[in-house]
Amino acid sequence: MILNRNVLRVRSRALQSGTSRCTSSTTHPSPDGPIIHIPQSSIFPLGVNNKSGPLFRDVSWTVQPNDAWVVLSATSSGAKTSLLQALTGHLRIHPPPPPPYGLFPFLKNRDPHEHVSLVSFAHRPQGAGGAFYDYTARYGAVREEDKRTLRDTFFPETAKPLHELAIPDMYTRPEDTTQLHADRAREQHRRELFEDLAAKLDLQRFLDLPMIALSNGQTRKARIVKALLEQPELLLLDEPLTGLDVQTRGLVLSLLHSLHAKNAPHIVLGMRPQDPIPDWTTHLALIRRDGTVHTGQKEEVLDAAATTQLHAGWSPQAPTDSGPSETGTAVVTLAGVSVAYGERKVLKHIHWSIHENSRWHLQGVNGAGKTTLLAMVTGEHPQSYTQSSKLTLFSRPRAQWPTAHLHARIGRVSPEMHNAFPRRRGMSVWDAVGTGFEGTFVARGRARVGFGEDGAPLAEGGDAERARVRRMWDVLRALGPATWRGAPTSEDAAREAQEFARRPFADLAPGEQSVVLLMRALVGRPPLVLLDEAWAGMDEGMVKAARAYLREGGLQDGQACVVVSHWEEEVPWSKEDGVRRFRLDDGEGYIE
Ligand SMILES: Nc1ncnc2c1ncn2[C@@H]1O[C@H](COP(=O)(O)OP(=O)(O)OP(=O)(O)O)[C@@H](O)[C@H]1O
Repeated sequence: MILNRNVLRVRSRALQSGTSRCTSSTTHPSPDGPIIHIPQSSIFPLGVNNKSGPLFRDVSWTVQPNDAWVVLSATSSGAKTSLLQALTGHLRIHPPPPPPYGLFPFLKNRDPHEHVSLVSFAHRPQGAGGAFYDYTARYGAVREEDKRTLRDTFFPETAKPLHELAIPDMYTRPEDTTQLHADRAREQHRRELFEDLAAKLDLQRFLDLPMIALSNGQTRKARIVKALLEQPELLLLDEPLTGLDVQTRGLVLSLLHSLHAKNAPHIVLGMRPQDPIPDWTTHLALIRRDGTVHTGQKEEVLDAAATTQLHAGWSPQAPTDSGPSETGTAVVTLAGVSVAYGERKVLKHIHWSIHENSRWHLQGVNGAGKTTLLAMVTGEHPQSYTQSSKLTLFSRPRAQWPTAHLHARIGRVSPEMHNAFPRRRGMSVWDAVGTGFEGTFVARGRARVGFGEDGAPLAEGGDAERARVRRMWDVLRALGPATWRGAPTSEDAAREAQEFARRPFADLAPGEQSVVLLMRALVGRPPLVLLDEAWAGMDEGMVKAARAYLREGGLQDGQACVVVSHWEEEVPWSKEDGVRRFRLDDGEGYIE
């Protein structure tokens, strides 16, 4: 599931050998020697010789014990992740860091596999195998097999009462007793550390909830606690703020700052160009477009980068000349919709109308109920049936719609969808985009653009099939690879769209997959488009192309759009463009 699959670790567990190591309350002794040392080197994929081009060139990077480093990429978020992976042995550094202590001088001869961890939040884990899995399971009654709690899954040892921990008995030999006492002290320490971290990230109230019931942000916080609990000496955190609300981002950053200040552990952060760089960080490693890496004091690197387009994709946009004007009928009306799981009330009497042409930013802290609310709107939530009289979708009560017909009317992108989308061999980009006409997960029809609304195959070469094929090319050209690099010629856009359309979806980089799923959401021009964390993994060029397309013609003909994001800058429209906010707060909904 979501949990461990993208926890990239040098080693799954680095148990401490004594209580003095890496605690949240003890300052780690300042090590002698740098933490990381890469002399002027190039970095290659494993198994590739030096004649092939390196991924990174001229990397001179030395991290001293009290430095707080951020790794940023001016190109793709994948490049940043790769540079961090070079530190965990997933890439080859040439010439290699010099002996006697190599890449991590501070470890001396200790095994990096035991003391260095990389935890990546940058890319979403992918669904297992090629099949689609049912991500809507969490909206229903939790089944017996899904009842494993957050505590059971991530922190099982904290469920044991202390008296069950190693206790010397009367038959134990004295030397064993010493060992058992040490074990017990260690367990006790780990438990205290866990309590401390869980309190600081406000995680306690979720510990005994079923894992499946946790929101994205709640799960991510748990993964941060889990990573810290393993007590590595060097922790590489790739995009730890992804999917976290403003308040939680503050909690996470202040916790990381306090740990880093004590060198327990040393922390290197991978961040996106649009993330605010924390004040307490001192140094930057900036991956440039040409594959060189500029390392140095934060201000110096930022000054040098000011002339590049580091933040280009995120600069505020001028309002469009004619912002969408909210007109016509309501596409969706919620008239007092509530959702509860037993005693737990997640949505309380929500009133909200989404009209044709409207643009909304759905806001709320982690766990506020945004995903749940959208699952009611898409009809995926079982409680959407029981509340049918309060939930009008496309002018009919929800219960009058077969769910499959709703899928064709709602284009959507979400973390759940991204995780669950099938990566089966044989599904090309064309096929994946083509599933958008019906909102399914299997490409159908001769031209792989779906069946007709009546459920029958489209007539071969008929108007409907040709119109869909034309629309496919429009979207593939408008959002395809040539546009990610800036204004392309129409020949470039067409040629690259053709090559892109043939590529296997499963082989694409995560950012490219995000673009394809956005194309899929838009291709059928559905009356309602829901974009939940739509930009995840995309590099700057992709984000820029996608935002420009959404603002300039990607949506029309009365289409309504709801964007879910914890970052105001990620919404393609400004207030002047007419975007409105719907905020969830403690289960209540407010229009701002
Ligand atoms: N089956 C369930 N049983 C109990 N509680 C549940 C269940 N499903 C969801 N919840 C709770 O409902 C709340 C809302 O979850 P939801 O995923 O809608 O939040 P969200 O606003 O989308 O959060 P995030 O920004 O972190 O993605 C959470 O506190 C979650 O723990």
